[in-house]
Amino acid sequence: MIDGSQVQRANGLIREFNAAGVLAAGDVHVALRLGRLAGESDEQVLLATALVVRAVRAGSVCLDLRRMRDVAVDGGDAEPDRFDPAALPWPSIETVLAGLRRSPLVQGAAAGPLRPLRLVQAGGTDLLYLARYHRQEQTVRRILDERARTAPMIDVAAVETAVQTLFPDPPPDRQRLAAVLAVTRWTTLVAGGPGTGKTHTVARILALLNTVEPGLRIGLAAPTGKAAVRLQDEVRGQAASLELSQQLSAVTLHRLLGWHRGRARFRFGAANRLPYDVVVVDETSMVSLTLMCRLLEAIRPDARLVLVGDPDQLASVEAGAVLADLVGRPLSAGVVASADEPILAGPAGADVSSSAPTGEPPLTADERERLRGGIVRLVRGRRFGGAIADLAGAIRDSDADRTLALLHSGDEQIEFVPPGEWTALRADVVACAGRVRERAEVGDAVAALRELERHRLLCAHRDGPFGVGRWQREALGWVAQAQQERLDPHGWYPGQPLLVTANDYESRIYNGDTGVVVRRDGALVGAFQRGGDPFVLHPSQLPAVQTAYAMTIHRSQGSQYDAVTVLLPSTSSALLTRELLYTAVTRARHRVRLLGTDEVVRAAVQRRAYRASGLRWLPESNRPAAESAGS
Ligand SMILES: Nc1ncnc2c1ncn2[C@@H]1O[C@H](COP(=O)(O)OP(=O)(O)OP(=O)(O)O)[C@@H](O)[C@H]1O
Repeated sequence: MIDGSQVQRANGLIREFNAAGVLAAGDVHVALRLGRLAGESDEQVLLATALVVRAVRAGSVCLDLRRMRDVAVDGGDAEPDRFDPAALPWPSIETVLAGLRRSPLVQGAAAGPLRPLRLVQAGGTDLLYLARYHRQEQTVRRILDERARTAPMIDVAAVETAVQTLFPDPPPDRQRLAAVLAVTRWTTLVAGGPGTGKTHTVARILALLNTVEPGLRIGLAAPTGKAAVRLQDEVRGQAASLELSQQLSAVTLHRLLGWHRGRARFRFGAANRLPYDVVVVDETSMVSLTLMCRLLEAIRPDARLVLVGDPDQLASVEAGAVLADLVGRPLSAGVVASADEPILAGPAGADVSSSAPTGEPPLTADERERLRGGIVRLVRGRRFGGAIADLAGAIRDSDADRTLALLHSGDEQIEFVPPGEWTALRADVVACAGRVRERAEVGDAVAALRELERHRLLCAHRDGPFGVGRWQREALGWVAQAQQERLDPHGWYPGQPLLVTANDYESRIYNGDTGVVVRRDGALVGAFQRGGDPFVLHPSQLPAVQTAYAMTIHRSQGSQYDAVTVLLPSTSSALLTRELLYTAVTRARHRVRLLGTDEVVRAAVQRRAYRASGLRWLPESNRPAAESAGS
């Protein structure tokens, strides 16, 4: 978010871009400081330096110089149409490139070791990196390519037998392919939308490994505490039927890597590898480049890594969309021919090129190619069918006409109403809060939590007319009026929906957890979902929490609700993208309601959350002429 403040010391272009709100004060300060240290005063180079800092802040790993003008300035919908970036005096890319190629910031300064920028050609464009992110990207690429050059030794016959037992569906069953890859490769990527059976497959992958190589040490992790709890609950839920240990636990990636408050570095890394033989990471779409780099450095080369997630969802808050990049990148030339080819093909005579009777579509040539790289995408929805899955598919395929046709189809699972039409939303919020309250009053935490999942109000922004802040107040007012009581969002009352905003490892409460206040033995307690039994805490023990009748789509990632209402922002919102709409719609199990216009939906479906990175292109070593001077 632009902080709006202006830097007095800035001159020339950088000052103008700062005044227009494209550059935040922090972007300008970093660029000016680096320029001073390296002896660089070219205003176009300094502008590019500030823009790369800005790009990282906005989630990109680098600045795509050919798209540097594609800046969106977002006032959280509060100040749409604040300014037109096209009106700024943008320098030509050729001038910027020429300046960068001779700049001490890229070439290195004679005075010292400082070389904070890297300039790289990839994918037909020029990418400008802060050196740190370039290093991390190179590390991720190098380690993954090294891991793809060898494969675990396996007993093919034993794997084949175990696979048949655990995956009885006829080929082509992509869950089965995922499991075969996970056993026969050091690195496997299992992609798939919600309800395609990713977690189901993870549990079976662990069972398969347990059968063919008993005694492997398993590490389960996810980027957030909430996602880790969910992974653990779901794996444990299947443990008994799969003869897996009930003791398997999942932790956050930070915990897995040995993060400690006050310590700058993780305990585990290249010099002190993780003790696990298998590491499974769920919700990998939320993993940033920096964290992926640390994870790969910490994993032993002879340990299996299974990365699971939905590459079409919103990416991590920090820089990088690593999962989407890895799923989409061309295969490295060095991929080993693995012993899994016959098992991947299925039983002798199996036909993987036509649909299975289960409805599983045939494997495409591209999918077969990706399997060689250890990548599989689960495509068959196992949870919700029908209109919501179709809608999610249309959004994912960027098909605005089909998306709008589905929204206007009158299907009972989908409601599409104008922005100001919130009568039905109000009725849902009030009804849901009433049922939660009823259960909370009698101390039934399980039922109160279940009722809380019946409906969720989601917003793109935190602030502004379509933001969580406003709609939280609005919903609280509706509920208070319906319950004929003054509800204090800063106190405690039965039925109060809670959202945790910080991790508290001691209390086992994590950022993003949702819970509810219930009455127990005359006192009020906060209840949070943990497997079958809710986890109950006295309010005074709760870390940072908010009353949450509404939440951002970002925060809802990794959760699903029976019904979801999504308040779409205006077309001028920088957050309005295909990934945002897809993530919002796929939070719904049975019913989704969108408040917005055709124009807004069309804009969302056609706009990608662009995250510049070099990871999705061929390695630079394969493109000898590609790298520009100084990189
Ligand atoms: N092969 C299968 N046979 C029977 N049931 C399955 C199979 N695969 C998945 N399921 C069921 O489908 C539902 C969705 O599966 P699962 O939770 O594993 O999906 P997911 O991709 O992890 O979803 P999410 O992304 O929402 O976590 C679960 O109830 C699961 O038990």
